[in-house]
Amino acid sequence: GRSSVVAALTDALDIGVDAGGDHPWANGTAVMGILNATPDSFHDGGEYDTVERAVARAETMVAEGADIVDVGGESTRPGADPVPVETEIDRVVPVIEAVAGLDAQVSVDTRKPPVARAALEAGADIVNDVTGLSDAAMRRTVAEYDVPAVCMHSLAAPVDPNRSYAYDDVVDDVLEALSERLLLAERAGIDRSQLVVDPGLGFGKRSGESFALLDRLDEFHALGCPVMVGHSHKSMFADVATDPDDRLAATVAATALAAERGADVVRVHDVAPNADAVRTAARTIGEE
Ligand SMILES: Nc1nc2ncc(COP(=O)(O)OP(=O)(O)O)nc2c(=O)[nH]1
Repeated sequence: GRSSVVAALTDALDIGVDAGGDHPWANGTAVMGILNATPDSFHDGGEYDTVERAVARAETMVAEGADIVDVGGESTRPGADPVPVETEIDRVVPVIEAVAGLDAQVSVDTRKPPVARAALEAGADIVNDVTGLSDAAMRRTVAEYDVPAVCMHSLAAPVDPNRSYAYDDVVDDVLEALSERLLLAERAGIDRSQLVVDPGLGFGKRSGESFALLDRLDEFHALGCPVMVGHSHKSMFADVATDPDDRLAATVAATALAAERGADVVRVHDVAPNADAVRTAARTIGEE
C-alpha cells in the first residue's frame, strides 16, 4: 500500500500533477533520446564525437519518434573523468545549435550552471540536472530562463559502487529527498509546474533498489510533478539479461512497465523499440 511518506506528501501538497501545457509529456509517455557527446559514456561513449555524427544521430532518433533529444557532454558514470566547463560547453553547444531546429525539444544533461546557460542560449528547451538542482546557481539559472528542468535524485557524495547505501525504504527515502529539492527550487523562484522528478535509477542505488523504484514509480506523482525515469542499458539489468552485453530487451521491458506505471518521460538510447513499448503499454491500459 501507499507508504506513510507518500500519504503525507500527497496530503501536504494536495496538488494535481501538472503534466499539462505544451510539454512533450502532456499527452502520454514522452520518449527522450540520449545523445552523449562524450568519449566515455558507459553505453555509447565516443560514438558521436563529432558534431556531424551527433546531429545524424539526433535526426535518426527524431525520425524514430523521440520527443526530446538529451544532449550530454560529461559522463555521469562512477569514476568518470570530470570535464572542465569550457570543454563541456565546446562539446554540447555546437550539437544543440544544430539539433535545435529538429522537430523535437532539446534538453541539456549537465550539472554545471555555466554549461546550462550556454546550452539555453544555444537553443536548449530543458535542463536535465542529475544532481537535482543542488547548485544554487543552477536554480537561479532555471528560474531566470523559466524553463522546464529535470530534478533527478542522486547522492550528494560521489557514488562508490562498492559502498552499500543504507536506505530504510529506498522509495520513501528518495521521495523525501526529492521533496526537499523541490522546496529548495521553489524558494529560488522556480514553479513546481516546470519541474520533472526522476528517481535516478542506478545513482547510489543497488540493483534491487532500482527495481523497487521502478515498481513504485507512480508514487512519485505525489510530488505534484511529471515523473521521468532513466534505465536504459543500466547495470540493474546485468543479471537479468541473457547476454550481459545486450540489455536492450530488458530495457524495453522496463520501459513498458514504467509507462504502465505512469512514467511521463522515459530516457533511452534506442528510440524505436522503446517507443514501441510505450505505445504497447498505452494500448494495453487504454490510453491510446
Ligand atoms: N534525468 C536523468 N539523467 C541521466 N543522465 C545520465 C544517466 C546515465 O546514463 P548515460 O547518459 O547513458 O551514461 P553516461 O552518464 O555515462 O553518459 N542517467 C540519467 C537518468 O537516469 N536520469
